[in-house]
Amino acid sequence: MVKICCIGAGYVGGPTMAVIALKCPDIEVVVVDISKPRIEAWNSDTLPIYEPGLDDVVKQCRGKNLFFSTDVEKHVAEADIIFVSVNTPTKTRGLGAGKAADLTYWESAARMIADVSKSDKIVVEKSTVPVKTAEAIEKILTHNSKGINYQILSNPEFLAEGTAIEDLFKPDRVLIGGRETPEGRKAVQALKDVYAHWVPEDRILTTNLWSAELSKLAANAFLAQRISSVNAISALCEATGANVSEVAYAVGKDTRIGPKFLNASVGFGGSCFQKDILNLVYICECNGLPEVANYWKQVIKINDYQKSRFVNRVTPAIDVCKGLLGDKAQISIYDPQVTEDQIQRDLAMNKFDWDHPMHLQPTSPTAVKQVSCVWDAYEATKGAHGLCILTEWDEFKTLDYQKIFDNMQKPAFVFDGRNIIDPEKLREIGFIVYSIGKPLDAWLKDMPAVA
Ligand SMILES: NC(=O)c1ccc[n+]([C@@H]2O[C@H](COP(=O)([O-])OP(=O)(O)OC[C@H]3O[C@@H](n4cnc5c(N)ncnc54)[C@H](O)[C@@H]3O)[C@@H](O)[C@H]2O)c1
Ligand SMILES: O=c1ccn([C@@H]2O[C@H](COP(=O)(O)OP(=O)(O)O[C@H]3O[C@H](CO)[C@@H](O)[C@H](O)[C@H]3O)[C@@H](O)[C@H]2O)c(=O)[nH]1
Repeated sequence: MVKICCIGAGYVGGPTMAVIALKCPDIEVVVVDISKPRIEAWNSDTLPIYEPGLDDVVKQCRGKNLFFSTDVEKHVAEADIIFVSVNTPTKTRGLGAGKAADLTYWESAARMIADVSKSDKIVVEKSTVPVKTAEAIEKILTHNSKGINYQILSNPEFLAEGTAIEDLFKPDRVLIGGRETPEGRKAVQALKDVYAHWVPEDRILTTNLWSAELSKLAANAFLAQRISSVNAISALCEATGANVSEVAYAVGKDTRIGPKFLNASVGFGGSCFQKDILNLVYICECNGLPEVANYWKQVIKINDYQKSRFVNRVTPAIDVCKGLLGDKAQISIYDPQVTEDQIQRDLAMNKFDWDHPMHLQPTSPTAVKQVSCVWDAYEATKGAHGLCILTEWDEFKTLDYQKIFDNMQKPAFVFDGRNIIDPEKLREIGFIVYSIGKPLDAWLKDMPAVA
C-alpha cells in the first residue's frame, strides 16, 4: 500500500488529503501538524475549517485510510510520498521583509524529513513557494542523505476558499513539475497515478520544476490583475455614470476575455493574492527585472486604491456616521463564519512594512476596543448610521432591509463593497446607497472620493 504523509493540516493540507483518501482507497494518507489543537479539531466533530462538503468527505474516510496525527516524525519516516503544505506567509523581518515569502516553516520541515528518513522519498511542494525553491530544498535534503534518494516535485494547489471540495473534485488542471531525469520522470508518474484515480488524464499537466513553481504565482497574479482591472474601471464608472456591472458583462462576453472574475469589489482579500504577488514582485527585483516588478506591483496598488476609495466614500458621510475606525467610529461587525476572537486578532495583527496608506495599516489596540462583534445582522445594524457590506455571504442578499432601515438612524446609508444588493430596491426603502462602480446617489455625487 502506498503511504502518503502531508506535513501541514491547514486549509490546503486538510481538504486536499481528505479528497485523495476518498478517491484512492488503496492509499493510506496521514496528515501531520505541529499544532496539537488543529489535529484535535481534525479528529473531532468540529473541523478546524469551514468548507461545504468537507465534513462528509472526512467522515467517510477518517479512521479507514485517512488519519490526523501530531506524531510528525513517525509518519514522515514511514511515507513513500511526503506532501509539504505548510504556511509560507510574507516575511516580516530581514531581507525582503514585506515582500519575500517566509520559508522558515518549509525549511524546518525539510530538515526534519532529512533527519528521520530511512528510505527513498518523493517530496512534493504543495505550498506556494518562490520559483527555484526546489533547488534549495534539494540541497537541504541531500546534504547528509545517507544514500537516500529524494525526488522533489512541485504540485501547487489552485483551490479557492469556499469552493475547496468542488475544486479538488473537479480541478481545471493538476500541475506536476519534476526533474527531467529518469528518476524525476518516475516520481512525476507516481504522483500522476495518485491523481489519475479521479482526474482525467488530459487535465494532469506535467512540466519542469520551475514552470510548475512559477505557474502558481503567475496564475494568482493574472486572477488578481483581472480584479484590479475591473476595479480601476469602476472608479471611472462612478465618475461618468457608466455602470460597472454592465461594462464588465459587455467586456466579458468577448470569448477571448471570458466572464469570470470580473466582479468589481472593495478589493481582493483572501489569504493568497496579496502575498503571492508581493512574492512575485520580489523575485522579479532579485532577478534584475524592475520594470516587470513594477508592473505587478501596480495590481496591489490599485487594490489599495480601491480600498481607500471605499473608505473615503464612507468617511464623507461620516458627518453623519462619524467615520470608520481611524475616525473613531463605533463598529459593530457581523460575519456568519468568523469568531470574535479571530476578528480581534486580525484587527490587531502586525502587518509587514509596506507602503500601504495610513488607514490600511493595522489598527491600534485602542481602535480595536471600538469594535464589537455580534451574531446577528439585525443586531449589528441596530442604531447604526451606515451599513458596509464587505463579504459576499448569500444571506446578505436576502436580509429584510426594511427591518434594518427601520432600526437604523436616519439618514441611513448602505455602502455595498461587493455589489450584491439591488441599489434601486434599497433606495425605494429610503436608504442612501453607494454600490461600487454604479451611478451615484445625488447625496454622494458631490462628495470627493479620492484615495
Ligand atoms: N488557503 C488557500 O486557499 C490556499 C490555496 C492554494 C495554495 N495555498 C498555499 O498553501 C500553503 C498552505 O496554506 P494553508 O492555507 O493551508 O496554511 P495554513 O496556515 O492553514 O496551514 C499550514 C499548517 O502548517 C503547519 N506547520 C507549519 N510548520 C510545520 C512543520 N514544520 N511541521 C508540521 N506542521 C507545520 C501549521 O501549524 C499549519 O497548521 C501556503 O503556501 C499557501 O500559500 C493556500
Ligand atoms: O471577480 C472577483 C473575484 C474575486 N474577488 C475577490 O478576490 C478575493 C479572492 O477570491 P477567491 O479567488 O475566490 O478566493 P481565494 O481563496 O483567495 O483563492 C485564490 O487564491 C488561492 C490561493 O493561492 C488560489 O489557489 C485560488 O485559485 C485563487 O482563486 C476575495 O476577496 C474576493 O472577494 C473580487 O473582488 N472580484
